Amino acid sequence: MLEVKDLNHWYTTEADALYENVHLSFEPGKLYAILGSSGSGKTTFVSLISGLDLPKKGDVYYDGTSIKKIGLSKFRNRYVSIVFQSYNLLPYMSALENIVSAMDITQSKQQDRKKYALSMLEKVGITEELAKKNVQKLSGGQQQRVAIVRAMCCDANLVVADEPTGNLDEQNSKEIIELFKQLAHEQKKTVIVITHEKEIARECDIVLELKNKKFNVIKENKTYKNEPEDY
Ligand SMILES: Nc1ncnc2c1ncn2[C@@H]1O[C@H](COP(=O)(O)OP(=O)(O)OP(=O)(O)O)[C@@H](O)[C@H]1O
Repeated sequence: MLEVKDLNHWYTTEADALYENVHLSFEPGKLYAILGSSGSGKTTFVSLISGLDLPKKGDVYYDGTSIKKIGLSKFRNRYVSIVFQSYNLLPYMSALENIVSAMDITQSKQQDRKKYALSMLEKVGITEELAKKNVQKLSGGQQQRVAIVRAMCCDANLVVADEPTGNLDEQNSKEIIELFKQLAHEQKKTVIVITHEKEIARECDIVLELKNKKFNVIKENKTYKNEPEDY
């Protein structure tokens, strides 16, 4: 479980704060979407909940312990997988090497890491032949699938994705969001997707809208309290 307590953050002056006294909790097994206008602070929120940056005030807790106490690099390596719009795969490696090296870093408990990675890639339509090619030879949709399989193969329980479908067409976006659902509902991870696409939010269990320095829950239990705005 990930919790944010009394979160306040700004870059230049406190008067320009992006959030004020935010309290939130994110549970395992659920797929969350965070919607918000450009510049509202969505990417900054990703940095704060994944231990890439520290909030000016307040704290982020993982299973009841402050991530400062866990140690930011330990928190990032062991507990978080981040999926970026730009895939963020290591360009000089194959898909398989990208996944296995991430499994090594996170000390995955899988016995045969290579075999497991290949079986997971196969499930998303990436054959062994493709998996062994340099990742830059794969299409955008394939690279994003590799980035998500990397999150699936690592034992990290928290998956944070920043505009993961931003570079993809509609069909690939649909397939990617299905993978996020599997991560949440079958692997019981806590999955948080930052998006400006209402269609993506519609597929998520809980939708938060970042507006006026607060995160408002606009969808819970499959029903919208308020329809999201267009972003
Ligand atoms: N390192 C930084 N130093 C100073 N200001 C920053 C920094 N990073 C972001 N900002 C500012 O903070 C605000 C929030 O930025 P952020 O990238 O979190 O927004 P966002 O909601 O993700 O936007 P978008 O949807 O356009 O990607 C913006 O006004 C941005 O210019």
